[in-house]
Amino acid sequence: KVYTDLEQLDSAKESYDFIVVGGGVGGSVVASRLSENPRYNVLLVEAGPDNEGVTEIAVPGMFFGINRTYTWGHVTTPQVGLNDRSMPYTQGRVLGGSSSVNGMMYTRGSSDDFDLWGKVSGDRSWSWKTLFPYFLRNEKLVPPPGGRNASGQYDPRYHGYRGPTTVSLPWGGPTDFDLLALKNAEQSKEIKFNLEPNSGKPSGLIWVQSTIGNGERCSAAVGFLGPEARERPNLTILLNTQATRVLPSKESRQLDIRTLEIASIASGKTTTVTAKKEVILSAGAFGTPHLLLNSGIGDKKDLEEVKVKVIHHLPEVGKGLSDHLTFPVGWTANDTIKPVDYPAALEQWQTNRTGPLTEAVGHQVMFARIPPNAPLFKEHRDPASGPNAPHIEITLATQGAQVGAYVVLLTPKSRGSVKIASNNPLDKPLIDLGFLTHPFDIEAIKEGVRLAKRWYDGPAYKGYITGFLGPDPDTLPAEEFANQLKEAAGTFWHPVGTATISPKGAKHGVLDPDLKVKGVKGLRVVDGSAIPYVPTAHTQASVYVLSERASDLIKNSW
Ligand SMILES: Cc1cc2nc3c(=O)[nH]c(=O)nc-3n(C[C@H](O)[C@H](O)[C@H](O)COP(=O)(O)OP(=O)(O)OC[C@H]3O[C@@H](n4cnc5c(N)ncnc54)[C@H](O)[C@@H]3O)c2cc1C
Repeated sequence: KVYTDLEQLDSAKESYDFIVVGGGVGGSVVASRLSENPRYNVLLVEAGPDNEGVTEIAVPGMFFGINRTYTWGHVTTPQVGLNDRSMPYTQGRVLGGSSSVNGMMYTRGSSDDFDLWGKVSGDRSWSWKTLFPYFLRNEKLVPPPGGRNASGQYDPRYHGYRGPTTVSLPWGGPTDFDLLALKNAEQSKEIKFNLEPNSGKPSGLIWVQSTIGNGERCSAAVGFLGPEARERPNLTILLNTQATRVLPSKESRQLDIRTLEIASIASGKTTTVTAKKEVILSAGAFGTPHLLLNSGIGDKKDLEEVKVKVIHHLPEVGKGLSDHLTFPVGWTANDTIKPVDYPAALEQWQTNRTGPLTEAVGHQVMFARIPPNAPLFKEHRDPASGPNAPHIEITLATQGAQVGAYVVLLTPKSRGSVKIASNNPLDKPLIDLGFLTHPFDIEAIKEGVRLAKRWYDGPAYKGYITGFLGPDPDTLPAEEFANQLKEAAGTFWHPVGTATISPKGAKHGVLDPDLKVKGVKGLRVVDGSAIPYVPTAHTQASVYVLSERASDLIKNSW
């Protein structure tokens, strides 16, 4: 059942085995998987409204125009590495969380990224090999919208066909622009065509796979909290309600936390609910540390500064934020492009769920490694998780007379933080991305731009690409390039690492490898915060697979 207001929960007077905070990727998966077992009564608390019936969320091509009522309206702190610029930072505040507002690209990343989870947590049961079956359990690969034959654009052996998350290749293509890229990859020594980016070896030119089914966005809410889950008598979804704090039990000698304080967004009315078994925090990489800090779980000194009563000194809560920085570059091109006729495209989408609005991003992207002889590796240790992990992603997009690319740094060394500004849990968190605070990252972006330049210098683009618009690290003075980078850099919205796993018993980290908050009974974290290093991919697939495995860990422990 779905409650839209706290009053409905109060009158129901039910008791819950598990309370899950946040209905994004982590929370939707966990609440849905746990309530598959009729013996567990599960409550899911989400700050935002329902995703159902919202056209702009369902239509993939409306991704850039989603109404701000469905997001948190975060703005970062002034970024030291970006000439003190503050940036708006989109995060979903609606059922489905950021998967209801994201770009839908489905990329798992490198096998090395997941093996690294095992290394840093001292628990090798986190690895590509153990997680791979969960990717398959989570996914349902379907034909592109309209049924286009996509063979030769992916490898069917690496996909799942019965899971809740629908994945498909683009409706359109290959366009002339796609064909040029494929031809260039045939001739390139550096970036080859890679049939399957989700095999654990993502490098190369790839066809984009997206969490889209039948031409509609498949968010975590669509996949995991659809009509069947909503009808379960043992699952309650409470919307428009913000969790403000977790509270320790007074009776227990060991810190035992199973009570949640929640506030109605509409009325401000607050109440508490207690789980019989566990409270699971899935409020995302900003929301989860925000909630822990407001509850007095974090660095003692930081908490005392904002007059929050410390209940558990856990210094790394909110530290270690890691995200993907993006930098736009451009070329002039000998091309014209017919602009999309939006009213006609919307009518087509409404009629049969086909057409350009079934696509949110381009058809192809590239993942590449910085060459091992690049000068930056003389000064800096390579931060990649292993040989299968690319350092750079380059998007491919034609706007007719111009070709644009976002150069994305997949292996940043810079780290940021999430803090609280006051002891009012309804105040926004202080989000510091720490972008470009490590010198490696500036040099790595330069190498990324050089990779993109070498790509468009390829023989297939002769006569098509007519010039590089820059910013060019090879012609601009170093300081001027750095300045242009600082002015134009943005994010791909992949924050992780703000409550990470570490070995059991370790002094650092926030969670044990089973995702339980260190030193606390009854409290786990299941979302992007737990991931120690940002994977070399768009992050939703990693959060899906973490949450699928977490659901089994939780089920098996009760
Ligand atoms: C604009 C954008 C584009 C993106 N594009 C892509 C892409 O193309 N491909 C890809 O793989 N990934 C993409 N991502 C990233 C991907 O969506 C995230 O990695 C993923 O959603 C993270 O899952 P999560 O469970 O950690 O957090 P979220 O999905 O953000 O869920 C957190 C949920 O918790 C709720 N919440 C927070 N605080 C509270 C509270 N105190 N009380 C109650 N509820 C609370 C939020 O409202 C939200 O619903 C994008 C993200 C954004 C924002």
